[in-house]
Amino acid sequence: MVTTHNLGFPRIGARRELKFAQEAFWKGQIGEEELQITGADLRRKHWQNQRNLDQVPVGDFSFYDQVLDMSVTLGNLPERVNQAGGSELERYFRLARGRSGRESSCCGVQAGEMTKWFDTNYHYIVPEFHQHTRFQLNGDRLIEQIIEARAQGLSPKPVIIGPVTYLWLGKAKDNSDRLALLGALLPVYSELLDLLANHGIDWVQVDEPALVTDLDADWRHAFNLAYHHLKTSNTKLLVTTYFGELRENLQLACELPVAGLHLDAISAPQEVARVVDWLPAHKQLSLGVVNGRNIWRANLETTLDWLEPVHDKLGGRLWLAPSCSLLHVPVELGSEETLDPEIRSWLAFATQKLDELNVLAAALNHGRSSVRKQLAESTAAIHSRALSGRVHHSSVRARTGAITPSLGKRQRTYPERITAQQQKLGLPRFPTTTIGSFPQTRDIRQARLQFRRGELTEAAYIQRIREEVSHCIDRQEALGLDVLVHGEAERNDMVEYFGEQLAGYAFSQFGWVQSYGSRCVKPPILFGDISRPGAMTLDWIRYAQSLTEKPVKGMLTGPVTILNWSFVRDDQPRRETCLQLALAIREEVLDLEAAGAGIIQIDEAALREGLPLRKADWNDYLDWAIEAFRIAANGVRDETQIHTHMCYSEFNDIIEAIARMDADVITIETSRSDMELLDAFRGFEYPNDIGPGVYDIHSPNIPEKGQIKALMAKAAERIPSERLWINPDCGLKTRQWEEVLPALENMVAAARELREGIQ
Ligand SMILES: CN1c2c(nc(N)[nH]c2=O)NC[C@@H]1CNc1ccc(C(=O)N[C@@H](CCC(=O)N[C@@H](CCC(=O)N[C@@H](CCC(=O)O)C(=O)O)C(=O)O)C(=O)O)cc1
Ligand SMILES: N[C@@H](CCS)C(=O)O
Ligand SMILES: [Zn+2]
Repeated sequence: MVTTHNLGFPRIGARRELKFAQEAFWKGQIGEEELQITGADLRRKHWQNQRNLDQVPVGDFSFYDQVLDMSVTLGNLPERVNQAGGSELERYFRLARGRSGRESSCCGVQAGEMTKWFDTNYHYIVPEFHQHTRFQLNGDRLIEQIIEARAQGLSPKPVIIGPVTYLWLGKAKDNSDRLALLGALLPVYSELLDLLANHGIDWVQVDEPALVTDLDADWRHAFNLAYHHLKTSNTKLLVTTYFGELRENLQLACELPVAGLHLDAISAPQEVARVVDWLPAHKQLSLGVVNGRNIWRANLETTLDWLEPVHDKLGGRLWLAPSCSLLHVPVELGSEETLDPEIRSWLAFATQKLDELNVLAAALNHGRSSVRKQLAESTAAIHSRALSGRVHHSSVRARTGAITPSLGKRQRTYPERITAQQQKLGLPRFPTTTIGSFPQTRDIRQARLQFRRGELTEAAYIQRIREEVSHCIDRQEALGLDVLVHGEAERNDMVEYFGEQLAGYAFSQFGWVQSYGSRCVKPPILFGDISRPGAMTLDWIRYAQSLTEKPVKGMLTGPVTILNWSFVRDDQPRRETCLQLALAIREEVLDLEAAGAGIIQIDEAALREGLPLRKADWNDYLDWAIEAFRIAANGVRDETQIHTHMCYSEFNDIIEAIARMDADVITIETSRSDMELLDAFRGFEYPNDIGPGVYDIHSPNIPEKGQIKALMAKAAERIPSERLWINPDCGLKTRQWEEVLPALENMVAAARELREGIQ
């Protein structure tokens, strides 16, 4: 009999119950006890969704982030947080979110750095290390949840992040070698495994996704050291890898002295046969056979075609699971009421993916005939999608087929263009601007909700948003910013908004996915060929520009970011889909230009995120991603200034590729890393204008004028000052007006003093 299990379930809740409880707790509206009750309630519901599996994950639930939870389990919280006092939960949130000096009688606490979880749109809190970091076990959370799961009649399989990946994910703040901490870390992992064994745990899932990345000899050796150390434990270890191929780490992974290995058979189908051959006969092989990263129904018959021979070979050694944790997909398709029924029939969210897993297991255990109806439904859905007239449009194909290199080229080079742009725009040195969004207040969201529910007419909604745009322009004029934005009040999200207006997209009502902490996104579903039925942003930008003499930036999301933050069709190469998006955005760019926009910003916040995990695959991706951006952006006249923006990632290693985008100005996140990005400019001169972020918008702390000037002085060491812009790291939608106004006031004052040469 094959064993079924799951690597992790989405924790935010089908109706974002966790988000609302977290935010209520942070506002002091509920206490710790109530938050804990919501947590337990969600765990219970989610385990019930998984009750047909042989083993359910425990420890995948988190009040903020699973990596931060592991830091707590290992007693690795930075000193600044330990000293801050408060309950364990308060300290936990303090590291996750920071605390401004204003909130407390004492000094602020700097939040932990947040970064991308591999190539996903989930963000984790980076573990902090230094040379003398010591670890201490705190296993309470896991033990309590094991007891909870057992009380519900389930067989718990604790999930932890493995020791090597834990170190790999972190950062040594003193630049010491974090791998040198392995010796100090392993005894605590042993202690944890012993504790779990004492609580009767049979299997532990040990996540080691670092195995799908490029590892040097030291990191590879660390895997051997670690698992030889841990092999004496009385629990069986299932080492899980996901998000990619093992490649040169395949033999290493197969030979680790553990009881089982999980391979992501969706992203590494060609490695299944090799792993089946390599894996020693006493080990279990878990195969991730249902895609945990997208929302398409699996083709169960074709999956069985390759899985049955594997099952014939492995018999009871075969386990089945989704490819990775289901954290990256929404909870439940059943509550969707407005999706077109045909499109809905093509989809599977987390709960449906587990159903698919159970069908596959039943087919292996009892033959396909035992699940004939379910297999037929799956096949019918696959055929319906493949043949649907909604998916394929020859006119769109003809347009991408006609793309020539000239489409992505500006007429003249940047030095020539910038002169024309400066003449037209007449901006001062160190021009100040923001990234696009201003606070998305509860009031704005409520208005949108009322509009969606039909409680507010379209005209009243537009009027309400216009008032917000007008308020935003007034505030920016009063602050003295040089290049204004309309504030993006009309957008639910920078990707979903565009998806809603492009043909080829569908939307869910409740398809929320956690992005970080309590923040969620609802990725639109890109199911078919993409075209733009009409202008998407024009009226808002026109209106904003009508209110001011200062330039207002046209504000768009770029094709690569739209692609990376959507659930994307899997029936054609991503490049093809991205080019379709690029042509649609290009039309909008040209409409904005024709309407008089002198500056157009095209955000590519997710360009870095889409980068393959293996360096060998980078060039291929970067070639088509940059081609798509250039097609979207570069149809404009020389005097029209193109901006782009990037955030949430480290860009040093792709800065030359970014330069190839040939945007006139790039605004880029740098303040949280103290301008580390600028190290990239040591051997490489970024050729165009650049606005390195000087205001960390993720923190409630308000940057001081002096801090901003110091960051700009650092930037000026690497970039000629005539090419520098002054701006925050990212959009301001998550902040409050009370925070934004003084911060921008300081930013504008810093710019003035820099212009006047005041040190
Ligand atoms: C820049 N970032 C983005 C990423 N991915 C995206 N797709 N979009 C991004 O902007 N990835 C990297 C980063 C991640 N950062 C963030 C930052 C902020 C959020 C965020 O604020 N998310 C919101 C949801 C946004 C949204 O879709 N809003 C809708 C619905 C709002 C809503 O919840 N309405 C309530 C009623 C209103 C109320 O009472 O407040 C309801 O429907 O019940 C809208 O504005 O209409 C969040 O709330 O988490 C995400 C990623
Ligand atoms: N224009 C967007 C970019 C976020 S990455 C914003 O300002 O929110
Ligand atoms: Zn950003």
